[in-house]
Amino acid sequence: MTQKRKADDAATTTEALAHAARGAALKLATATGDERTAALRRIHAALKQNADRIKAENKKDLDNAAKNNLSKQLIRRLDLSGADKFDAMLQGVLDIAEMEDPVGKTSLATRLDTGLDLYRVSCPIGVVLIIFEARPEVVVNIAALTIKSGNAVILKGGKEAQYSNAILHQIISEALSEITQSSVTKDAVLLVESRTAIDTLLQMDRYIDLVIPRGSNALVRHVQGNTRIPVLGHADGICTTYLDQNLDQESALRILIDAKTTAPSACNATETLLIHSSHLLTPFFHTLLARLTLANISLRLDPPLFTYLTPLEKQNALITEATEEDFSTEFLDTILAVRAVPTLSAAIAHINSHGSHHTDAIITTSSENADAFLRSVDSADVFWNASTRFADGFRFGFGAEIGVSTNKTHARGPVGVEGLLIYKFRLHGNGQCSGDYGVGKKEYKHEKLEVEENKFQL
Ligand SMILES: NC(=O)C1=CN([C@@H]2O[C@H](COP(=O)(O)OP(=O)(O)OC[C@H]3O[C@@H](n4cnc5c(N)ncnc54)[C@H](OP(=O)(O)O)[C@@H]3O)[C@@H](O)[C@H]2O)C=CC1
Ligand SMILES: N[C@@H](CCC(=O)OP(=O)(O)O)C(=O)O
Repeated sequence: MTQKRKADDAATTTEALAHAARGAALKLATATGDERTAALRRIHAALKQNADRIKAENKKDLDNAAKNNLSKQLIRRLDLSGADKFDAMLQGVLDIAEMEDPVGKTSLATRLDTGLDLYRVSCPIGVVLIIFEARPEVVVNIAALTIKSGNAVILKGGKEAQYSNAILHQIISEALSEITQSSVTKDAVLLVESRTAIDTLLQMDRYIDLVIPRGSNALVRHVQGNTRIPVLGHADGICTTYLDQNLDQESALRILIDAKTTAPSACNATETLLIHSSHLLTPFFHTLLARLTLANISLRLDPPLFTYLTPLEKQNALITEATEEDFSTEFLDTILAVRAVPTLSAAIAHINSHGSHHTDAIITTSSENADAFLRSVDSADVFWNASTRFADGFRFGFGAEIGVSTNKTHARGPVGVEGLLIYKFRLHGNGQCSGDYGVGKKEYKHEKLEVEENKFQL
């Protein structure tokens, strides 16, 4: 078989898959809340029953990762063997299943005229293509969120997690196949494994309604540059924590260490530390350096800061000179770029020009400064006296997350079921025509209608 023929066949198979997802989405759009909840409970039971099968496949990925000398961060992401991670993944499915049904909610109701009522009602987006990193539990998180919100999904996870992704998907498929007489079908959750398949799918705007690339900036840009399908980018996190002039020092240190060390490679870890320059001549500056380096954090200091170091600090191997590039870098490691700024406005300007509009925090006892920061920083998540690591769907109470959107429309920050919904306008009339209204004719009433939020829920 020629290379071209093989490529054509692969594209045909991928197109068939996209077509199947479209069919599943059309059915799913008519599923009742109870049907979607039942599907999630079935998936939960199947994952629980098949824990050993899942862990055995996960081990293959872990063995390959060890053989290929992959980083410890990547191995930590891949590893599903710990009870905590596995149980949290299962619990997430149940939490999402038990959530109030988000589909069919009425958010606006207007009487245009007697017998002519307009309703704005939440509905699924349709088929969503989601590309994400080598973190297997994301297969389950996303499947749960998309089913709950009535969307069909095509998943593509990181290649390092191929065995784990495949088994998780297979168990979800088996569980969905076992449910008969339901509008939630097996094709509601589909999996592809190659970048070639992604390139084909990016051309399928007739079947796919939204692409969510969750990963590096390069991935998001690649997707944006190669498709006509709307893209909801979940890109890198160049997150900053700013230490303002007046603050609770101990709390600032705890927050910073949490933001940098609890998951250094996560997109919500702090990468840049900005400090108000008033701290440079105080003992707090030296405590800060000592506590951060004791926590094994490497500090890349802006060159002007070296003037303020003691001779001992200058000899600390964890303290080195930063380059300008470090202030626009996502280290994904226990490294912090550190810079002093003369004012709050300078901190805000730095974040808006160097950050990635993901998550940024201010540590301050001044509510005025906090308010100015929270209003002016142009990021999806803006926090006051809290760690950037809170930027997460689970911690926000969404059950799980698709990821953290760095887009400005249509969803921003941690994306749960609500970010997977759009709305439609339902107009209920009894024969009215638009030409009946206007100057010298009938007038619109435009009265606000009081209706139950769940009037259209199935
Ligand atoms: N905002 C958010 O919610 C999140 C963002 N991230 C960010 O992700 C990054 C870390 O993940 P990492 O795995 O290194 O990211 P990558 O962008 O390298 O990979 C992520 C996924 O994208 C795929 N991919 C990458 N390039 C292409 C392409 N050209 N065509 C098709 N598919 C492609 C990969 O496939 P393959 O494996 O086959 O190479 C993988 O499935 C960090 O920047 C982190 O901040 C991580 C988690 C959440
Ligand atoms: N938002 C979540 C996930 C972060 C995440 O996916 O990180 P990673 O895959 O390590 O880049 C959290 O805070 O744990």
